[in-house]
Amino acid sequence: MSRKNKKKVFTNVEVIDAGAKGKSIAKADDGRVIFLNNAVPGDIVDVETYKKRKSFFEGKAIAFHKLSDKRVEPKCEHFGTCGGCKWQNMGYEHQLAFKENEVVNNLKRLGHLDLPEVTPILGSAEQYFYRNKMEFSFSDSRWLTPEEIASGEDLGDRNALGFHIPGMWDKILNINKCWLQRDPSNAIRNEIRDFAIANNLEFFNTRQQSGFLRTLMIRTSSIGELMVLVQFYKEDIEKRELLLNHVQNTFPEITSLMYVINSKGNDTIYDQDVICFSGRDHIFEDMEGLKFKINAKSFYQTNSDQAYELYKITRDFAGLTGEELVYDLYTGTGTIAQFVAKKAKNVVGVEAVPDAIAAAKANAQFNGIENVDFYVGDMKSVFNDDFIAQNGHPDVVITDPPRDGMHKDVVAQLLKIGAQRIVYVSCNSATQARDLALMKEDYKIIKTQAVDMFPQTHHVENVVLLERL
Ligand SMILES: C[S@@+](CC[C@H](N)C(=O)[O-])C[C@H]1O[C@@H](n2cnc3c(N)ncnc32)[C@H](O)[C@@H]1O
Repeated sequence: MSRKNKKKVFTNVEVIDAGAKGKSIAKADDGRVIFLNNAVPGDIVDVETYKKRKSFFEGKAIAFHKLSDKRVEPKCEHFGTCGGCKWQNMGYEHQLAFKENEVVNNLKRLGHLDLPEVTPILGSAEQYFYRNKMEFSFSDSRWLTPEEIASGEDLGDRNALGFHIPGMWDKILNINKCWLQRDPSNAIRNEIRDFAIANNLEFFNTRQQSGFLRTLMIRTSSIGELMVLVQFYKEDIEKRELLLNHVQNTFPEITSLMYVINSKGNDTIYDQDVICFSGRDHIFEDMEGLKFKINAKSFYQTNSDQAYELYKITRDFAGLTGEELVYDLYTGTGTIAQFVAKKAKNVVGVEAVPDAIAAAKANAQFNGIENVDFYVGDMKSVFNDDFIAQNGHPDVVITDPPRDGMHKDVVAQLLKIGAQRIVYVSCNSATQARDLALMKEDYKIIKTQAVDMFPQTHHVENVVLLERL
């Protein structure tokens, strides 16, 4: 271990806050901040550090002297090993308070922004089983717990179907029950794993790039439709048919049973042919009577119920009367654009991914929406003066960029256009604060509303309404 990362122990340290990436924050006796993975604000702990930086340490709690009253018993048997629900040991009301605080702090401290009275964060009605999409990996190198290793027993095969251990690309935690996606997700995953083991179908080996079964994706929709996609590493018609026939017969409720044969180095399916084994090649999601066609590669917000709440807030902030030209920047598959279309004169959506725009156009046609136009391209190149001249001067701009926020040229163009209202939807309030700071001479923040789309995690969405000064 380098001198820089030499272990250090601090005793009786109080954990004072929750910080970035779901870590909690304690303060060492020399005033330096320590980021911890395994403690809850309010705990009093001994900490061993494993990394030293200029102004902070990273470490873990090695002894607990007092447990925080914010703690609750995690429901999931995989908590602590699985990286998925890091906050499952904290009461939901406290999770919400930390998220709300983070958003306000980022806007105030990073953006130096004047905020109106902050409305409380909107919590999710469902705190478990809220995700409509999960992806699991097959592996013949199951992650072993320290207890299993210490037992010295013969552990049998090492096949697993589950999630990557955080930070380990080749180790998979076998999942028995995941609390994020409603049934039959758990039943399908477990059945596929057990059937594959019983029939000697080989699980993937990431290091050697060998095996047969690679990944499993399950998508559900709010109207009860179900997509299952199995990714194989190589073609073996007999084994593939054996497995997929079994899945189809065991779960006749599956709307869309799909597969991919992918022999490349990584397991993303975006550049692969997706083949329909049975049923349709898509499922439908429904929002306020709008139907969204979702195929294996489509992006759709993963918490459907909270996405509806987020979109309602966005539409409400946009204050539409039916007369406005609205731009929906970073439109994805055009869900916000279509959601606001009936309250606007025209909507123009822009998005970088061609498949997403193809889906947006198909969905708009399917929904009989005629007042939307969609364009493919990188925002910073597409969103230029010619684009405005061609599509018209927007009255309202809705912008929902990825975590990195908007490119500074896009912000500059927004300032140049000077739309009356801008609704900024963000999944990263730090980059949102940075972008809003660039706009504060021209725009005033009228409302800000945080929305929790991902209970049990630190992630938080925030919607800000700006009006031109
Ligand atoms: C947070 S998602 C928003 C999706 C959509 N508004 C929704 O609610 O479903 C951000 C979107 O921005 C797109 N994107 C990322 N970088 C982009 C860029 N430079 N230009 C245009 N679109 C981009 C992504 O492909 C993604 O669809």
